[in-house]
Amino acid sequence: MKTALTIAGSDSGGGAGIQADLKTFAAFQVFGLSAITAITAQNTMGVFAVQEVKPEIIAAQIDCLFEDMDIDAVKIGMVSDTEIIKTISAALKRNNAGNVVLDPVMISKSGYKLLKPEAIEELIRSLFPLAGVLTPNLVEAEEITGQKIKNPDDMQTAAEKIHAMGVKAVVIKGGHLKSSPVDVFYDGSSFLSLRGEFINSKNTHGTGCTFSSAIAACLAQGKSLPEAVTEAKEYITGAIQNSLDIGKGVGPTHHFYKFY
Ligand SMILES: Nc1ncnc2c1ncn2[C@@H]1O[C@H](COP(=O)(O)OP(=O)(O)OP(=O)(O)O)[C@@H](O)[C@H]1O
Ligand SMILES: Cc1ncc(COP(=O)(O)O)c(N)n1
Repeated sequence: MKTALTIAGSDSGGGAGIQADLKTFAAFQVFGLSAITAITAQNTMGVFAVQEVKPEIIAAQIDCLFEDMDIDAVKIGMVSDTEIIKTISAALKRNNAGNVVLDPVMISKSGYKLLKPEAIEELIRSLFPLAGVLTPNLVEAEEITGQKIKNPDDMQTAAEKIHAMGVKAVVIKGGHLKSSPVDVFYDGSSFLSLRGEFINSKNTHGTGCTFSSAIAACLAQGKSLPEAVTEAKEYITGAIQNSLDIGKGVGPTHHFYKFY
């Protein structure tokens, strides 16, 4: 069985973070591994407290997994601060990690800062060069490029800018677009538009985490990057279409809609 590692924060509410990532890996029948960067006290209404994990414990989680197993893909989510970013970068380099999907998580849907703003520069410096693909949403892509993004044309310009910053490929997610949610993929040579119908659901907690983990699962299975992003888009669309009315706020997507 293929394996995928998620390096991310824990969401006690189970809709985003490590929990969403592991459920997604399982849905793709990929064996999931985890290195927890932070523990959040979180539910469908918001994030109430965060405890970052000590950098040496994060490094120990990553190192012991690579020592023991072949890891076919890595997904990175919430990384909190500069020290944690440096730790992850060094650990991935010394373990020669491949198929790295970097989701530059900055702010939760409920508005909580999951990355310290001063850490964005370090994220670009130490993790962008390791990423096989970066998956920012519109707000994150605006933050990274310093440009406003309002439509698919702006997304293409931003994708070129981000590619020039040293990532091999990028998918800018259009879930926050006013029109239908098209995602724009660019690998330095060609663009791919991942089109989707707008699904009118309030339960979209963890859509970004789920999408990036689905890409990692597909890469672990040996699919090409264009195949992986296309399949991940189909999967997240189904997961939102079948999303779950759990909790009083923004509920989770249904990771196992193909099974039950
Ligand atoms: N209402 C929706 N209808 C259809 N597709 C959607 C909808 N919302 C998000 N998506 C899709 O879900 C994926 C994740 O995009 P989104 O822009 O929501 O990421 P995100 O903001 O990082 O998510 P989050 O931070 O909530 O985890 C993309 O493929 C996007 O097009
Ligand atoms: C641990 C963790 N990682 C990522 C997110 C982003 O997900 P969302 O934007 O849906 O709140 C989150 N809320 N918590």
